Amino acid sequence: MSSSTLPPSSISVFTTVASYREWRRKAFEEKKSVGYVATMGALHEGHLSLVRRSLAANDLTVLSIFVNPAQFAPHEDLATYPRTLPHDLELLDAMSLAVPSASPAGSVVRTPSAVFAPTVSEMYPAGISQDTSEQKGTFVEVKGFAHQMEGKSRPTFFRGVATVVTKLFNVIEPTRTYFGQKDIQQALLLRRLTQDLLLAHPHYENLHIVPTARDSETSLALSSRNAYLSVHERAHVAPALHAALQAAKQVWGQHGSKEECIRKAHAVVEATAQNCMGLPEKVEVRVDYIEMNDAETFDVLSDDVTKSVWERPVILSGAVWVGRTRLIDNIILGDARGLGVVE
Ligand SMILES: Nc1ncnc2c1ncn2[C@@H]1O[C@H](COP(=O)(O)OP(=O)(O)OP(=O)(O)O)[C@@H](O)[C@H]1O
Ligand SMILES: CC(C)(CO)[C@@H](O)C(=O)[O-]
Ligand code: BAL
Repeated sequence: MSSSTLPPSSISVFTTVASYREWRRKAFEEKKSVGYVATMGALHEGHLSLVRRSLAANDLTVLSIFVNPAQFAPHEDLATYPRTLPHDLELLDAMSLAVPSASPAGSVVRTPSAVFAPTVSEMYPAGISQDTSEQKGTFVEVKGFAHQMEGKSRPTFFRGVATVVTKLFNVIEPTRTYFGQKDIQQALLLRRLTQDLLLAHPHYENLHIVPTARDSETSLALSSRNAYLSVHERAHVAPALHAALQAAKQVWGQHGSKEECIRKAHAVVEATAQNCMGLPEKVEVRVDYIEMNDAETFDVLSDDVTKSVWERPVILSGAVWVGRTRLIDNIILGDARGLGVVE
């Protein structure tokens, strides 16, 4: 999209690496901190909660908006993924946060400063195929952390994410960065990448994980892909995933085994699926996975493990198909602060 078709905005929009770097150089010279939120656009309140965290802690806040082909398998929804840049900029333009300061007024008002919205060829000058067997050049893998949970269902996903985020960190050079708990495996894997690659911008301790923003009535995790849901699916079917995880959490709290927790979660989704059968709008509901993994190693917990013997934080996560939409969600059991999750 050319900049002439975008709404008037006080936010600088950079589409090239070179133009962004010029802006970043000035921020370095002025010793200003830069907070960074990586997105694929179609912004919603979940993204904005990350932006607010960044505004609160940094002089300047940058978002990237880039739908990364490398993280979509050939059969996935790259072509239909919602792209709403003008609306995204309107949402960002309307944001402001008063932050306490030493100024005579006692506070300063911060707003998002810049958006980096590159083309695919800007990010992948040598081209990019979604078919990994055809790819050539440099890719980033976080070994041992990309094959469980989401990685089991989407085997090439995290390679695509790790590669593009390494490139984005290299361009944006953030002081601090913010990722959502909704994509918990992604956030923890990127924290690990940042640590393993000895990055300074950002240092891994400055990669913060922000709790999942939810629909206030149904607790459905906000997600750009919710745009694919019908009104009925959104209100009555999609919330089953969070309800299932909550039910499993309750069983865990009562010292049930992992197997019992997972069985309970499946039963909640199954009950929703049964309810849908009798309705005029037929919706197929299918569990992709519901699992419990150690939050540091991502190892799958054994079936017989209970809360009494497992003292480390656990990721209770799942993915469910609601019609043609694949939704994910998770709850962390135990203390999440050591993982970089902010309160
Ligand atoms: N409900 C949410 N609460 C907190 N963070 C979120 C939420 N939804 C997305 N994010 C975070 O926003 C960042 C950008 O995510 P992305 O642009 O893929 O949006 P998304 O809603 O997760 O989209 P998708 O539907 O493709 O999963 C990620 O760090 C993601 O975890
Ligand atoms: C981190 C990310 C922007 C990489 O493309 C994407 O996976 C997302 O939006 O969560
Ligand atoms: N929010 C993660 C991006 C993806 O599913 O492709």
